[in-house]
Amino acid sequence: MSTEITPVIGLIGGSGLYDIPGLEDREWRRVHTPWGAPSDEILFGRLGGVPVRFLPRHGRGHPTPPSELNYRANIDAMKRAGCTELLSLSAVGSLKEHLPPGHFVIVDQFIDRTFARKKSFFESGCVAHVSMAHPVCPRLGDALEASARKLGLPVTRGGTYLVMEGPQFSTKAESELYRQWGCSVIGMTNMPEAKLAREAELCYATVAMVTDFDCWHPDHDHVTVEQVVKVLFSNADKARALVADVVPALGARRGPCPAGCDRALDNAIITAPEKRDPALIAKLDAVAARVF
Ligand SMILES: CSC[C@H]1O[C@H](OP(=O)(O)O)[C@H](O)[C@@H]1O
Ligand SMILES: Nc1ncnc2[nH]cnc12
Repeated sequence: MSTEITPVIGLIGGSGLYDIPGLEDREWRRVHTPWGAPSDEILFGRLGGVPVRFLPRHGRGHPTPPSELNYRANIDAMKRAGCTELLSLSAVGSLKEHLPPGHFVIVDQFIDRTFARKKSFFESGCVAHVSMAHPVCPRLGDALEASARKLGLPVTRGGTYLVMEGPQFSTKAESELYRQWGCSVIGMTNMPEAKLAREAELCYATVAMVTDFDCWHPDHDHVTVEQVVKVLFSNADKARALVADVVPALGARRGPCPAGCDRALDNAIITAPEKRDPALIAKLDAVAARVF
């Protein structure tokens, strides 16, 4: 029996990225989940023949702030829509001088400082502990890096994305603390998204697109939405070019993920079968059907 799959590439578009105009056979479709409503309909289509699903993280027109996003519904809906991999395209502030606005960082680590979000699909009635040691799929990172370099985009491979609760930008003391921690960029959305993608056994990677220097920078003083938006739209054009190149590169039939993202739940569930809540198991039909 072949274990090969045909990849379906999920794109989660952040601030400034609310559509992918070049998609072939495009259709916005509502996807229902047991966790509530995702941020918006999902745009189904193809790029270079490869199936793509696009979700604007904050909804079209950006009505929903980071703390009120239904991250569980978003990830469940993308899995239900057939995604096998997720590329997050996110606006971030820079915490390092050599990562100026306009620069792209293919991050490989996160520090999660969020505190007001549902962070797991697994609750009372079915407890699971997945590994988050390596939250980003290196195969996706390799493909993103190769495409970015081919297109001549200013890119850095590797870096830590500090996820803050928001919606306010950070204080100067916080910004300096995160710099001392060695973080590269700061944003408000990629956690719990990356945790939930791991629980849903989806390969996940982030292109963190720098819009500003956060408030630590001597020339910057404070971040404003006006500054961010100025850079956001040119970043979004570059992100669409990156997507147009990377999706065909990721579209070939493939075997299991070498990093094991698609088997993250093997040995993660600790609740004894007789103690599992059938109602919760039913809700996990998309996310975790493989292991039940
Ligand atoms: C508009 S700046 C702040 C906003 O942008 C980032 O969102 P996303 O990751 O969806 O691009 C950041 O995390 C904040 O939510
Ligand atoms: N400086 C910043 N802090 C948090 N999120 C951001 N998104 C874009 N710039 C940001």
